[in-house]
Amino acid sequence: MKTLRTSRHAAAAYYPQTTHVIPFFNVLWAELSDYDINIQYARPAARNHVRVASINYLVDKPHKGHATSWLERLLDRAYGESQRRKRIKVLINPFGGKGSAQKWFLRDIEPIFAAAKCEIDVERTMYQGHAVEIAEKLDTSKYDVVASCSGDGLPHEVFNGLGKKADAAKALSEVAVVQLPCGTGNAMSWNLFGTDSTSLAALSVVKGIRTPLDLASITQGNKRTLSFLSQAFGIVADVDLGTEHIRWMGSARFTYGFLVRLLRKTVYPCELAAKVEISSKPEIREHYRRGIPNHSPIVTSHHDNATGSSGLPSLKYGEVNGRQPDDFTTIPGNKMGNFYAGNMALMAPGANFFPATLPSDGYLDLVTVNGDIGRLAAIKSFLAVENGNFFDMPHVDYRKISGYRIKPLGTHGGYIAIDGERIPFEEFQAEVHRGLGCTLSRRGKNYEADGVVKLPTTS
Ligand SMILES: Nc1ncnc2c1ncn2[C@@H]1O[C@H](COP(=O)(O)OP(=O)(O)OP(=O)(O)O)[C@@H](O)[C@H]1O
Repeated sequence: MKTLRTSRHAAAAYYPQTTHVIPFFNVLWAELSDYDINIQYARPAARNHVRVASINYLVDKPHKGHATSWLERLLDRAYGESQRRKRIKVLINPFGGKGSAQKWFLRDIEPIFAAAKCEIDVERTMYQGHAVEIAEKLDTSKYDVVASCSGDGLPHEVFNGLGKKADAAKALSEVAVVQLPCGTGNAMSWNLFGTDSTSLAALSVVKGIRTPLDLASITQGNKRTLSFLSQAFGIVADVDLGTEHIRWMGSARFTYGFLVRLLRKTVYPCELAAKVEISSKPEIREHYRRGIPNHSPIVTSHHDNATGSSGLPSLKYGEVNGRQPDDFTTIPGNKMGNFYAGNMALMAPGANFFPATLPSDGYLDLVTVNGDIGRLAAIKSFLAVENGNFFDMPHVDYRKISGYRIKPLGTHGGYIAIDGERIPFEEFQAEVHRGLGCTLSRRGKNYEADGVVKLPTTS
């Protein structure tokens, strides 16, 4: 049963509609006072928005014992394996969402957390990189979740701040990092909660299930950072970061940027080598099938990360400055058009570049497409991202990898994006740490995106 049906006996005369259907997922809290039961829930207020509502029922004294056990059962059904009364550190980027993040927090998010009896502690980020410092100093014993009212930039900083702690691996696995979508890029919320609605994301945090998340270490020069979402070089990074001058176009700048580059057959030469774990599309499909709910899980333990001196797991493939591991195989990069490594499926709404990703299978999904393919094939591949056929396009190479090294060649001043943020246009190396991080998701196992195998329906 997915819903709660209740009747207003006493008030029936005043309410023509006497039955309320409330999905268990929307029940935020329920309690008994001296004389009544009070149920707080998230009521749909528009197609993409919920608002806190409540309903009360009088309870006669002799029935209080029954009511108490009924309420406990209701909360069991409403929360399932999700933790109740989460302790949440909320970070607000005051510039997120063109300056609306604070307003959206007060209007859409805080009332839902309050109704669900979550403990919250709110802090505004004051400058770039502030979230790294906050997360580094966070007393992780006091919080279950760090939730950023922002785009994807703040969660990236939070993972990296936790990664700077002396006990980084422990902190990263204990504190769930989530996003309350208030930025321009809200990929994290789309993947984990299936929405960019602030109120629906808040409800998903309340009901979210702890989910181990792979993180990748990126070494460049002497720096090591963590990536939770993606690494891009080639057309995607170029369009994402290199079209700022035509921001006035709104989201059309991406379509325009892609088309111009595809028609010019732009190539982004590089040297590339990777530790390829699964290289054929049928095998990737089978791997995905085994990883989705109701099938035996691929991940049994998410802690195969022996920590090094920094508190983060030691790097089994070493750093970019060291020798390239012998088991890395060369992937031709002289005609690279798109190098895109992803840890989540959707990079934007409708942009399901990585339909075979799983949160903690220990692999990055690597997409490579040559830049010199015919214009028609290139445009078909581009359109296939939105219509869900991208994975099967013949020009799209798709691999599961556990590490890689890439060296951009040619033009200085090109673009490399890690989780959407620009890094220097220099060689770097990446290595996946299986389930090093933790987040919350609606299903506890896979992303809110169409996969390469149809999912069984979940209750
Ligand atoms: N008070 C602040 N002043 C300046 N920069 C900030 C402040 N708070 C956060 N930032 C920076 O803003 C950047 C963007 O963060 P955010 O997570 O909102 O991602 P975004 O999707 O790029 O959002 P948007 O484009 O809406 O700003 C991050 O680099 C972060 O360090």
